[in-house]
Amino acid sequence: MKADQPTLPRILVLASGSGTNLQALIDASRERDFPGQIIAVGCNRPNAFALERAAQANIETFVIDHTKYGSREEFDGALMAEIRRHNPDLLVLAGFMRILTTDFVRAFRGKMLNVHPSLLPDYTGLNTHKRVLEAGDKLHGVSIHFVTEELDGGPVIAQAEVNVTPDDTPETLAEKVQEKEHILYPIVVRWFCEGRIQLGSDYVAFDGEPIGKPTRLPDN
Ligand SMILES: Nc1nc2c(c(=O)[nH]1)N[C@@H](CN(C=O)c1ccc(C(=O)N[C@@H](CCC(=O)O)C(=O)O)cc1)CN2
Ligand SMILES: NCC(=O)N[C@@H]1O[C@H](COP(=O)([O-])[O-])[C@@H](O)[C@H]1O
Repeated sequence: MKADQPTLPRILVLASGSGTNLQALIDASRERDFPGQIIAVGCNRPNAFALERAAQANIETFVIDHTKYGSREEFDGALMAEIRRHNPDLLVLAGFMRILTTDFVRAFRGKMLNVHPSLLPDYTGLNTHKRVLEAGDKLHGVSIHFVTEELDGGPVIAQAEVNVTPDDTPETLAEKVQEKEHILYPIVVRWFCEGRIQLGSDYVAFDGEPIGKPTRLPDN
């Protein structure tokens, strides 16, 4: 890891599970020209393997266990206080499996990204791979978006397509989608750290210009 770089944008990653997207970001951040630094990783589950990945990369970790709180508001309040202690410039949700309250989202509006396993606005929520197969769709993919109060409804920055084949299962589709996630997310985080993307009232600006449609990478 680069020594603590006081001038580079400070990235805090939130995860709940395996952390393969976190790993992709850790690997990208090791590139000499990467314009950001991951300063901490937080999880809501004490057994999340993402914590092990962070520890292996000498990145500070914390756990705010959502099962220990009486309400979503109390959990979010504790999480917000811990995050603020780290003073991040960017919050990256990387498989973070908690719906965040309006107060939380407003506190970090414009500096919180999420990776969602579908071509939004289709298939918000959970179990997207299974739902895509049940619908008989031939195209699936991943979206990187700003997080807003509306679940998975924030302005989409970039997408990558995945072709669905007849022999696909939710598991094989998840693997295909995650391969694209691991490529796309570091690119978008780099754009944010370079100051190239901003959240407008209900749109994304890229290099200062509102984008009509998200950048979409085809499956090839
Ligand atoms: N206010 C917002 N919060 C979150 C957003 C968002 O856009 N706005 N994105 C999600 C990420 N996400 C899908 O990409 C997602 C995560 C979790 C859930 C969900 O239903 N969670 C349940 C618990 C599920 C579990 O523990 O396995 C819950 O919170 O009750 C839906 C979508 C992150 N938050
Ligand atoms: N709705 C949120 C959601 O389903 N997010 C998905 O969870 C996985 C986390 O994997 P990881 O922990 O290995 O990065 C990723 O595929 C991400 O798209």
